Amino acid sequence: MTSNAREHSRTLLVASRNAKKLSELQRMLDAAGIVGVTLVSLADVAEYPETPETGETFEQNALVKARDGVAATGYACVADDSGLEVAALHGMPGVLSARWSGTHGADDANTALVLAQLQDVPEGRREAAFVSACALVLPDGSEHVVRGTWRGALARSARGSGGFGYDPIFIPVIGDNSPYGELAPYTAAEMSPEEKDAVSHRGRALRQLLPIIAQWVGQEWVEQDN
Ligand SMILES: O=P(O)(O)OP(=O)(O)OP(=O)(O)OC[C@H]1O[C@@H](n2cnc3c(O)ncnc32)[C@H](O)[C@@H]1O
Ligand SMILES: [Mg+2]
Repeated sequence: MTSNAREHSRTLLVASRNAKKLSELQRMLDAAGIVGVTLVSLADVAEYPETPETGETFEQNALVKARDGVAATGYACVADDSGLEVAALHGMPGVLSARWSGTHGADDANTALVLAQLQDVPEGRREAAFVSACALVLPDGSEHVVRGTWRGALARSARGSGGFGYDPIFIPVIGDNSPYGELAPYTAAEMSPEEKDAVSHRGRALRQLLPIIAQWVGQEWVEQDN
């Protein structure tokens, strides 16, 4: 970055305790050639009270997290609320995904519980989708909320060590992301970060925010091909 670019760089707080989410947004900005943004995490700012994530929708939770961030720091703020919706569980764990087994962020226990709950559900009825709502709140008070969905089905056992959360049991649909699409021969945890960004729920959500972020930093936006 040139000193000129750094002078004009704007700070964007990523209001998340999940370091993987911050790296995803950084990769996305880099891939889109947006250079005028410096991402900071919750670890970089003074601690502030965070509203519990008890909303009924991903959108409500994401917006509350982003508003809290702006109110506490004065920085622009982006937040994600995401989760896994399992058809055979009537859309659960949904907004409860992070604490499905009773312990927040216990990925292995959450994954094991979903697998156990799906034990008797046959192939063909194991559809699931990852959903991400991302909220961007700018210091002028303007608010943008977007959603991305990634369809797939649940595996019978965990496979792969990449990603986080439910990735080892999520088999993505390849191709058009329709519920009837062909299933991949791999789980999300067996994809490279870049492969996952290109198709994931959060990738699809964050890409909708990129033109707004580019405009906010005064950078010309060139439509991406993906
Ligand atoms: O709230 P913050 O601090 O951002 O971090 P978090 O991990 O608690 O995130 P959420 O409240 O949005 O909960 C989302 C949960 O859904 C799951 N999840 C979300 N995105 C995922 C992904 O890309 N791959 C696998 N699991 C994911 C995972 O279990 C997360 O803990
Ligand atoms: Mg959370």
